Amino acid sequence: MPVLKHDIELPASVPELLLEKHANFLLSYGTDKDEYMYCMTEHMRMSGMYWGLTALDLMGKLEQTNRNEVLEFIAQCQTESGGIAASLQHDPHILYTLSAVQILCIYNALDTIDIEKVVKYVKERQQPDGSFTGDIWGEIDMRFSFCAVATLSLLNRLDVIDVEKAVEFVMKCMNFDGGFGSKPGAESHAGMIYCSIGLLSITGNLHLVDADQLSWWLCERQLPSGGLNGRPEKLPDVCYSWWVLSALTILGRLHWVNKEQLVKFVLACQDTESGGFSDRPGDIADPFHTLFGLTALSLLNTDYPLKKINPTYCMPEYVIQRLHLKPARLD
Ligand SMILES: CN(C(=O)[C@H](Cc1cnc[nH]1)NC(=O)OCc1ccccc1)[C@@H](Cc1ccccc1)C(=O)N[C@@H](Cc1c[nH]c2ccccc12)C(=O)NO
Ligand SMILES: [Zn+2]
Repeated sequence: MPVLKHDIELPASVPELLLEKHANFLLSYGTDKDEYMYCMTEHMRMSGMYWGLTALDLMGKLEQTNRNEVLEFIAQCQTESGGIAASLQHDPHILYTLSAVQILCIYNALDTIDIEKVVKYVKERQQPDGSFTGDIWGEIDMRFSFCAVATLSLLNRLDVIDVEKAVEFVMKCMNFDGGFGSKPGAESHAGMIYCSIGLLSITGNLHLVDADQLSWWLCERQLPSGGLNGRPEKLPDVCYSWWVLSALTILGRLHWVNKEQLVKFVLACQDTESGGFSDRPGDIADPFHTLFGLTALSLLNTDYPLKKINPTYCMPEYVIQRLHLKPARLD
């Protein structure tokens, strides 16, 4: 693929959505325990399972998964502290605690773990300035604020943290371009904008952002190839379709992107051999990019047979409704 300055050329024709191939790609991923990728991704196994299961549910294939095996694994990953680890014998972290709670909500099986101890673990992560650490080692990142608020709201326990201070910290991460970084002063990044807008959506504080300025910055991510990047001067990548489109949907300005061109880019990222989506046409497919390729098509209201995705939680809409959650969005 000829790489133009910061963009790529799309092939003349792109395949339709190869739904069955993507389902088989995900269902067989990680079945071969010795397989290289299975071993190399052990440190984020819980997130990998969340990506695969959410994608399979969007395609209506959740009943083909091994529910009991997954629930047993999650129960074994909860540690003494209440926090949940990415895999057996690993340390707990707020990233994987969120992924585990997301999976349990999809399977409607929250009683698999000790909820009170999860709530205690998340509460302990909050700092006096409102920010959150990812685990006991103390790294602060606004991603962890989103994970904490998303986890507690899924458990209907937002009452245990200082939400006002949490929002205060997020707003300190807002930059002059209207975007958000991982800490005060860090440069704007589409992934961090997703986390900040998601937290403001859950806590009902969307009025604090300049929706037009921020949506303009988000639409600037679209390149001639139709694909979206995460920061200026970066190459397009299908996962940024999710970080950008989910934020634009919450801000009520999804119609500002060129939908046809973006759908073409996303479909071009399918691996017609193995199934699955890669970050760009021609690269290796993985569960992470497969989920975010499918969520983009779901948000863009294509005619493909995919369930609706909730833009705030990155979970199927029917699951958020079953939990009686109503994350805010601007109309
Ligand atoms: C650790 N990760 C990343 O850094 C990816 C790497 C990447 C993929 N394509 C381009 N780069 N980047 C990434 O997720 O950036 C988006 C982002 C960054 C910060 C906060 C939120 C989102 C990926 C895994 C990965 C690594 C390498 C290749 C493919 C996937 C990853 O785990 N991302 C996290 C992003 C994330 C962090 N906190 C979150 C809270 C809610 C939802 C997502 C996240 C995730 O999706 N968790 O469910
Ligand atoms: Zn990516």
